[in-house]
Amino acid sequence: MAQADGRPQPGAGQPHVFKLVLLGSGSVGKSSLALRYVKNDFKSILPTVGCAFFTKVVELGATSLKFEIWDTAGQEKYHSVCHLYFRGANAALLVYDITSKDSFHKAQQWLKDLEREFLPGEVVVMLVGNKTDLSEEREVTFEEGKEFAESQSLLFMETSARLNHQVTEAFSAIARELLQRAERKEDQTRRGGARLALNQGPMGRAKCCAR
Ligand SMILES: Nc1nc2c(ncn2[C@@H]2O[C@H](COP(=O)(O)OP(=O)(O)OP(=O)(O)O)[C@@H](O)[C@H]2O)c(=O)[nH]1
Repeated sequence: MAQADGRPQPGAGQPHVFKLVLLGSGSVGKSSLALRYVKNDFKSILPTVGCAFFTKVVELGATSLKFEIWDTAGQEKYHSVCHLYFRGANAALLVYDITSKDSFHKAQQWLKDLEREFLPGEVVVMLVGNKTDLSEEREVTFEEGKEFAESQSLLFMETSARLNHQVTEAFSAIARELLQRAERKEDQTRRGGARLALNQGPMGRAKCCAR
């Protein structure tokens, strides 16, 4: 049996594997969020070139899940290659910097790029306003972020990679949503299989095998 993206279904004790891409303009804190989440660290990082890759196994109740985190470069010069990293993504973290209105508008453009690559509902998208520790320089209000997210049916959270505020919570919310969707899909597949078995029951067989 395959996962939503065509990967084999995990066996017993094996975690579900989900690909998550971090998108957003340069310097909004994508790498810092990934570093904080995966290594609980915050340090000055050079701008990403191309893409960086992290993995993290998450335990959610009785289920475990493995995130493959693709941290894309936000600088304009890499924009044209970024869509290559979208392929096979199950989730996207659309990051902007709350002290930069421009980065908020760019996040909205990234969403359009995603919509060109995926069918509606195919990926779980969370809008993230990062750098809440710089609230005195805030250019995007919490309400603006929330309203935009709601208008596009996105998850929404504000974070600070520096202060480790809401970082794990943001990734966990995505993990929960991904698992719920995977469970719904498995349930549908099981019910589809059961219907098929019913159609192939004794009556059906009698018909097909009658001479
Ligand atoms: N104050 C504050 N600074 C942050 C936060 N997150 C990241 N930064 C700083 O913002 C700058 C850019 O962070 P990065 O994580 O490299 O940003 P990026 O989005 O990965 O940048 P690119 O690799 O160019 O796409 C760095 O100086 C970080 O230290 C935060 O939550 N608060």
